[in-house]
Amino acid sequence: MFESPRKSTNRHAWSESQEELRETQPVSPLKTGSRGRKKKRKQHKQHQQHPQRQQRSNRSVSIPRLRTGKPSALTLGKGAAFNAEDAIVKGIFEIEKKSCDVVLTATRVIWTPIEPETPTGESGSWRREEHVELRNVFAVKVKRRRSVGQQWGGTLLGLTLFCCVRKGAKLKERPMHLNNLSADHCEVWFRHLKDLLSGFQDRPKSLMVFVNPTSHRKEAYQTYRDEVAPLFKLADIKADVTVTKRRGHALAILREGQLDAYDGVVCVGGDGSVAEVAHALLLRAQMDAGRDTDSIFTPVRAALPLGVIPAGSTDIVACSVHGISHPVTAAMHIIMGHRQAVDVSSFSSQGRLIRFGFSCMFGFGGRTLALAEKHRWMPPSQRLEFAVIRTLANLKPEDCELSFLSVKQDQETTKEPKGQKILLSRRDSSRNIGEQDIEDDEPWVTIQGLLLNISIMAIPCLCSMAPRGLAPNTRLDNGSMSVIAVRNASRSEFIKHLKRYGNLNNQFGFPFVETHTARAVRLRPRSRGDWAEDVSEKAADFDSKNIPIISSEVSYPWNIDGDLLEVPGELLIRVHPQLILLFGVNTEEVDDGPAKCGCI
Ligand SMILES: Nc1ncnc2c1ncn2[C@@H]1O[C@H](COP(=O)(O)OP(=O)(O)OP(=O)(O)O)[C@@H](O)[C@H]1O
Repeated sequence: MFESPRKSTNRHAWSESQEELRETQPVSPLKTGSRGRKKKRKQHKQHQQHPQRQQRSNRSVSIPRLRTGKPSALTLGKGAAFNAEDAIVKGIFEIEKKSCDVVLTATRVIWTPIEPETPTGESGSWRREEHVELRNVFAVKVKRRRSVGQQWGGTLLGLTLFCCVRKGAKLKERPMHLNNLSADHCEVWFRHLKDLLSGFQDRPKSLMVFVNPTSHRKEAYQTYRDEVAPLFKLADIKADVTVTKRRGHALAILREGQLDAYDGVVCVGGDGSVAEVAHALLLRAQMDAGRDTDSIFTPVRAALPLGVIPAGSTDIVACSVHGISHPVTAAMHIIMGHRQAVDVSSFSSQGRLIRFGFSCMFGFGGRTLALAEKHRWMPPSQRLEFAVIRTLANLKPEDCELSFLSVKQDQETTKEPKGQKILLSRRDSSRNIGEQDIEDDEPWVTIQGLLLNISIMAIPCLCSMAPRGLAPNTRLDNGSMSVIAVRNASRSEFIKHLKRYGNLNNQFGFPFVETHTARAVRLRPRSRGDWAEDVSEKAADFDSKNIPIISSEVSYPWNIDGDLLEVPGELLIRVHPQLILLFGVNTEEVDDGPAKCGCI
């Protein structure tokens, strides 16, 4: 474990941060033309010596008229009329090589370039006002010029604000320099800015970070160190980092550890790591709330929000809450404190909770993962491809019974395809589905027969292979799961269906594919469970990942959030609306059109 520097008080922050941001290239402060230089220098000096006088006189200055024009590179907003009474502090800074009148209000930094007087004496009547919203600013630092190798001191150049800007689906950090050579002036501004920024209560100050060094290309630690840690440090976020040593390491820490000191947990890795951390957070919440997980219980929400820094191969959860697999975007969502409530499923077998998660697959999806896991020695991209091809070559339907509680029963249409029985059945009271919100007399829809694949997903599951999502019919927080059942079909028809995930055609537009919206699902395999013979040349080759979670003579491979779990008999899957908060947004509400995954 290592720690980033502790968050300092504003007084300390002033002196400490002077050391943090430095510029080794000489920058000429407050450049002026030869004529106006003396006058401006005098004004500047007066301002440094009598800031109050300057403020008083500024109070009577009328708000400059707005002028439209091309915004400068730094402009995050323009035309921000403000009430002079709102000004917390006023001053002069050089911004983008122009001397500007700058005003700080409770919500904005507003600046107006100081224009030279015209021969007719009209000055500034058309000056363009620009602003940055403080809700888009995540850090303020003191800027100094230091020579190469100089560790301390240096010439004060001014302040730098770090803004979060959006470019398409990506969030990025952009610095905005406010140059002024006066230490007193900068300190006053620095303190006010710090105070205002510390008022954003949703922004985390302290995070517990788990990095899975084995994820995908084994680049998770490097991604965290190079792309994320510098941003957390800039935002004064204290990060306790654990590089996981084995599967279940994060779970053990989250189950036992002290969480009170943290504002969130961050996972750097692929979907398997995210699922482990999400499960651990939820399990911990149930333990703290005294829930009996060996029963069908109503779960409580996770105490801490979860941030996901994508470093896996598919990054379904990251893509679903950020619209893109991009570590810096993920870090910016965490820093800015964007939170999105997300539905979670619980997976129970024989009345006991196996785990919490976001999605699962049975049949083709489970068998493919089992085969891929067996060939972990292969490079990740080849491994998945190999497993898909081999499983397709050996395509087998599962004989099973799928039952679900529909969300909108009156609107649900159930087709009765050839060779399959679709029943509307009353709940069997012998089954232990005892959560309060599953009413006794609700009809479960039951599908019996041969199914090639069943996907049950609580979130849309965006990824590079399915830019619209593996389950585009569900939402992050709508309290339902998408059930996609693919009945027995020829290999070529099934391949056509799979290919459509990657293009704009409707992947569900086949007579052998049906989709439902459910809040509880039961799946009971009825075949012999001979999958292990299919995927292994030698059963002894299986690594520890394939040790059954619940030992049983006949168990079946489930792909739960990209993790292979072997489950004996029936699995009960229930959705729990908005059970966890993830750092991110509802990508459907982001106005740049449908979310796209950057890894495509
Ligand atoms: N040090 C470690 N050694 C081995 N396994 C680990 C370690 N740390 C975590 N794990 C486990 O590795 C599993 C896979 O992790 P993860 O999903 O991040 O990688 P991945 O499978 O390569 O990515 P993706 O799922 O996107 O393909 C997780 O279930 C996690 O519990």
